[in-house]
Amino acid sequence: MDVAEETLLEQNLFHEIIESMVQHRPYVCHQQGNLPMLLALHQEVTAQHQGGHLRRAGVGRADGHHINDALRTDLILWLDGTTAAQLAYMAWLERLRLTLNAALQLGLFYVESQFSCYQPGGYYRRHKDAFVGEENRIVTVVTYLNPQWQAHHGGALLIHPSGHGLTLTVQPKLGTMVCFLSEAWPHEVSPTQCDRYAIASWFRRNPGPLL
Ligand SMILES: O=C(O)CCC(=O)C(=O)O
Ligand SMILES: [Fe+2]
Repeated sequence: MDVAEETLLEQNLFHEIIESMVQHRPYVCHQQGNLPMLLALHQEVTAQHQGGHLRRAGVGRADGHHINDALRTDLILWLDGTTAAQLAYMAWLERLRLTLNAALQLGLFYVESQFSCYQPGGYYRRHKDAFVGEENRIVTVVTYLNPQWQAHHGGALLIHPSGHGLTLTVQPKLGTMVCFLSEAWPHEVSPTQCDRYAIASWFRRNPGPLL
């Protein structure tokens, strides 16, 4: 695929994401384009996991931050942009951020990303990534990094409707990504039977006045 074709595919993807947001739907894509980048990210997170560099994820921020087994049991590692694959992924997120801002005036200011690993038995119970009125996480993007995933491994992402409607089930296969408004969609990771890897990212707004 040449650069022009790649750019066109990316523009189509971003357009579909924007369409979903306008129609108040979570967006699910099964063919996130750049396979070599995703495979490199998969290798990176599995190596970091084997090296013992992932840490239990907490809930809450700053002083309120604590481990909560009843809510989530995943391990995480924040992306720091120190590998070529991370830089490529962060550049993609940055293009998405600028496109969302231009199309929807969301005022997205910042993106934070973490690798996650749910080990066998791992889960994340129903939650929202942001609460209405709190100017924090506005858009959630999750990209899955599991080349051999099968439905019987469990570990599906379930996105629940806030009101009426059907629950959306997403298998965490490599190449699948989801994107949704953080405060609009309660979701959960159902218990997994195999190591389950992903990158979760959140676009944020400026947390407060700079002065
Ligand atoms: O990995 C997933 O499918 C979603 C993870 C999630 O909900 C979160 O980290 O807030
Ligand atoms: Fe979440």
